Amino acid sequence: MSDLTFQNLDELEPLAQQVLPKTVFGYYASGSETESTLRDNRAVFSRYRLMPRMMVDVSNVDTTLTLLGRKVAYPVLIAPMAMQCMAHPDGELAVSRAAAAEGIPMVQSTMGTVGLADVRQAGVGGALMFFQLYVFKNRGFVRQLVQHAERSGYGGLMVTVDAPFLGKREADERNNFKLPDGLRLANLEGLGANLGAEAGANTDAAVHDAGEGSGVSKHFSDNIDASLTWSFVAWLRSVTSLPIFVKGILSAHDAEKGVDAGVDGIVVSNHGGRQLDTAPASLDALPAIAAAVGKRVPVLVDGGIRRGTDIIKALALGADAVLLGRPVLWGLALGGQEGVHKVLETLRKELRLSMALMGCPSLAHLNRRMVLAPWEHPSARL
Ligand SMILES: Cc1cc2nc3c(=O)[nH]c(=O)nc-3n(C[C@H](O)[C@H](O)[C@H](O)COP(=O)(O)O)c2cc1C
Ligand SMILES: CCCCC(=O)C(=O)O
Repeated sequence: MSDLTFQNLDELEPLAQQVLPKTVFGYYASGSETESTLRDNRAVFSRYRLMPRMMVDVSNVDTTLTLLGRKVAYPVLIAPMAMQCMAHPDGELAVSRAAAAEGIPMVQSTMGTVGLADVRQAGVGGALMFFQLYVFKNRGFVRQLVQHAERSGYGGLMVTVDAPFLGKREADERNNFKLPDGLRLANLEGLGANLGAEAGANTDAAVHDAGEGSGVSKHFSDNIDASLTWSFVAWLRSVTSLPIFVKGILSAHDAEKGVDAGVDGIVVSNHGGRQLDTAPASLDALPAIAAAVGKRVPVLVDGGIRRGTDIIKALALGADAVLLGRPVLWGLALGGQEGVHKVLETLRKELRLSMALMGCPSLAHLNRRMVLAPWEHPSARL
């Protein structure tokens, strides 16, 4: 690990590719179908430009924010990502510890390879943590899972709404991707038991034994409830007192529906380009959603965040914070907890420096006039 040297997050993917098995790298890195959305998530950031302000006292830069009443060190959360023990034996525990050390929230996936209570325990003393919820057909199991997360000390739920089925990930189909032997989806162990003899409900068989094609895709379609609608939010409220965010919103229409349904936060996301291919880049979808939400609830965004300036653009366009995905897995693969820490530290330092160069001593100084959309010319009076 001590020899892990990199200057920026874009350098990490090829380094991680050298140390990860081909099937695992393929699952982590890939998007769906033509990967057009995956590429656009990244490309969009160079289409927007930043307009700095001069002669502002930036001798002290404050990157902190308050989310759900809790202090967060800088406006980054770790995105929920499944099966982190494939990257490193410490998996989710290492990520939780690194996030806690940095004072930022981790969002733990339902599909973790370490139990949610242990991941929470590893993050005690750090920022609030979220539990990402995939909604299973078996509602009794969902209730148990949510209540287990609440009892374990998670401070919020993030319900993923863009995945009634998994997107068509051709790398996983080609590689016959499955969960490697010796690893388990630790939060789902009660699921098989709960489902008893129901047809097609044997979770472990599907996820470990791909047969033809992708094992995770089959596991998903066997178990996930594709009939979900907005009335689910009221049901979830009836079984938990945790704040409820929805993750995977791309239209102002859906953001309105979510706020009307009573959600406590919106996550603008296309799932890292892994679900509907050719869906818009998250950053392009953000401004209309932020306008529709109008500060009624926090708006987060993810997809392609790799630089401090990316965070600034997202916040200037109306986000309260961003989620960071794949670079965390690359740091984990290359150096465990220390590797993840180095990824976060690199991003934090870039953010602080770019805020100073923008003339923004705090996040509250960022506003829409500090970013130029592709159709806006720098000579426009801003
Ligand atoms: C390997 C991998 C696994 C993921 N697993 C989940 C998951 O379990 N639940 C979820 O809501 N999103 C999941 N996502 C989507 C991320 O939370 C996030 O939306 C996306 O990765 C952000 O884009 P970025 O990787 O470009 O930063 C996953 C993404 C990746 C790359
Ligand atoms: C069966 C795990 C699915 C996790 C996920 O959301 C993703 O791979 O994008």
